[in-house]
Amino acid sequence: MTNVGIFGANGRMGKKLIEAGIESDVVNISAAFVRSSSSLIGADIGELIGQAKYGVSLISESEESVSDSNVWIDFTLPEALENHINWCVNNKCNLVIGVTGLSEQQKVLIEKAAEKIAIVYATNFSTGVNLMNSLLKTAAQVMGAQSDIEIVESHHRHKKDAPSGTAITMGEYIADGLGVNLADVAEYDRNNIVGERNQGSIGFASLRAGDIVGEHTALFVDIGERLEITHKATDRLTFAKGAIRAAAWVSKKQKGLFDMQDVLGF
Ligand SMILES: NC(=O)C1=CN([C@@H]2O[C@H](COP(=O)(O)OP(=O)(O)OC[C@H]3O[C@@H](n4cnc5c(N)ncnc54)[C@H](OP(=O)(O)O)[C@@H]3O)[C@@H](O)[C@H]2O)C=CC1
Ligand SMILES: O=C(O)C1=N[C@H](C(=O)O)C[C@H](O)C1
Repeated sequence: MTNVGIFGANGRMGKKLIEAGIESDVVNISAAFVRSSSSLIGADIGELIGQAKYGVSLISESEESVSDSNVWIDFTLPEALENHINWCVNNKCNLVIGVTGLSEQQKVLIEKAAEKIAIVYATNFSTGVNLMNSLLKTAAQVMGAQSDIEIVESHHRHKKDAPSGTAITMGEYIADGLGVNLADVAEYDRNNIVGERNQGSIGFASLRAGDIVGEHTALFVDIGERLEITHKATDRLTFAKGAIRAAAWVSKKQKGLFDMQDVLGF
């Protein structure tokens, strides 16, 4: 069994990670951090998610001598990531990262840390999205030259970053299939653009509404036909189960940077 610690245990994903960890027969949840200002410090993690007492209490992030956890999972926010990476490097723990909306500088921090510990970083931990990414590369190779490509994503009203990390990763797979750099062809904002569509661009559109868990569609639109590839997540538990699987997988690695396709084996 892999002992796993959770950063941001009281977040939407934090609670789902606890649920998936308690259900899992390959990991134990052995520690769970909340902010040092949190009124929840000391609460049991089972009770936090409305289940029976589990025997692990929420502890403050500032606590130093906590852990028999070999792997930590971070689904917090970009501003918390650097501290969490440093904590894992200093304590020689491996790390699973699901935070999106990262800057280039924060991605470099992940790469540097992966020279010392093993990290799985993915913008989406569902099996379906990771399969879809491979299908998108093929679609781009077959239809990309003659079709207009657009990516549309929809999420809940609380989401802070746009476009979603998943949408950007989808764009990267499509750009790879086309043999171009996403940065050269992405159109994230068409406000005030007058004129016809830029040929060869990949457009992005983001919707934010209600409680949508996460929906992504890539459209390949030619004259006379249109291919749409869609993934819909209906429960955050799917991401949490993927991250728990990644935690068990990465516990056996020494160092290096991996993604969810590595974990799934394709
Ligand atoms: N890769 C994937 O498969 C998925 C990725 N995500 C990503 O995960 C992230 C979290 O999403 P979600 O759970 O909805 O967000 P929430 O806002 O519900 O949770 C964020 C958590 O981070 C904590 N946090 C925020 N800032 C800090 C800080 N400075 N220091 C310490 N802790 C902090 C919050 O603590 P507090 O409660 O005290 O505010 C909270 O527990 C997002 O980036 C999202 O895009 C989401 C789903 C799937
Ligand atoms: O914030 C979310 O909720 C989600 N974020 C991830 C992203 O930005 O792609 C993954 C998933 O779509 C849910």
